[in-house]
Amino acid sequence: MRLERGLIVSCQARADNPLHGPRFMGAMALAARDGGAVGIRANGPEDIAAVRAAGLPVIGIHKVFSDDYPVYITPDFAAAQAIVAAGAEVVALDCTPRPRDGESPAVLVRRIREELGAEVFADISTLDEGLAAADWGATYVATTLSGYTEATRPKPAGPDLALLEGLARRLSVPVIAEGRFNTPALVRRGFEAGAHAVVVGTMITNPREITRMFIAEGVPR
Ligand SMILES: CC(=O)N[C@H](C=O)[C@@H](O)[C@H](O)[C@H](O)COP(=O)(O)O
Repeated sequence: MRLERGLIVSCQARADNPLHGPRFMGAMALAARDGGAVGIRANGPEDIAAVRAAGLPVIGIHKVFSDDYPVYITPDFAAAQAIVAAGAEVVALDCTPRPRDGESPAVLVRRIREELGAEVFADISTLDEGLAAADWGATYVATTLSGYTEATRPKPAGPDLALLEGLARRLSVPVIAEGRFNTPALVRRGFEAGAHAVVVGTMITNPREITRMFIAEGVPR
């Protein structure tokens, strides 16, 4: 198991974000490391190669968007292969049963472990999806997609602590808390609910979104 108990920082910025690109995401990863993170989550081969400079385990994802199906987090084997080649030791992928254009997540989990020799981080949205992913051989199961699937909408304001607790009670693989852990107190509650590690993205690495949150609270502008 590559991921230690602790805080994992997600360093991601989409193409429309002024901080998009490996230079900025690499710097974010160094800052997160210096602040005490035990791992980095990053998107796409370029950013993954850049965040490796922090010397922490990298959970790689490869977001590939399609008009034809809803799955976008590492939707197929080629996407996984590209991020492992860029240096991800752990591959995160959508393990929901939603339609996709290719192999099932069960097959992908096996192939990523056997053919790429990488650990698998299962992004799921419900207890049943988490139990299934662990059965397929996922190394970690994470609450990442809670609030983002038909089964779990509308998205609540806070993290899905009930799902986290349920997974931690039922699974022997490490359970990771991810999604809307926006304060240190919530992160602590994640560990109390049984998380092995907690992933924080937006509130650490997305200054545009953080600024919007301040403005939304009625700040004059
Ligand atoms: C649903 C989805 O696509 N989640 C993505 C997964 O990589 C990221 O956009 C999130 O920022 C990440 O999960 C961390 O969550 P938060 O930013 O809430 O701390």
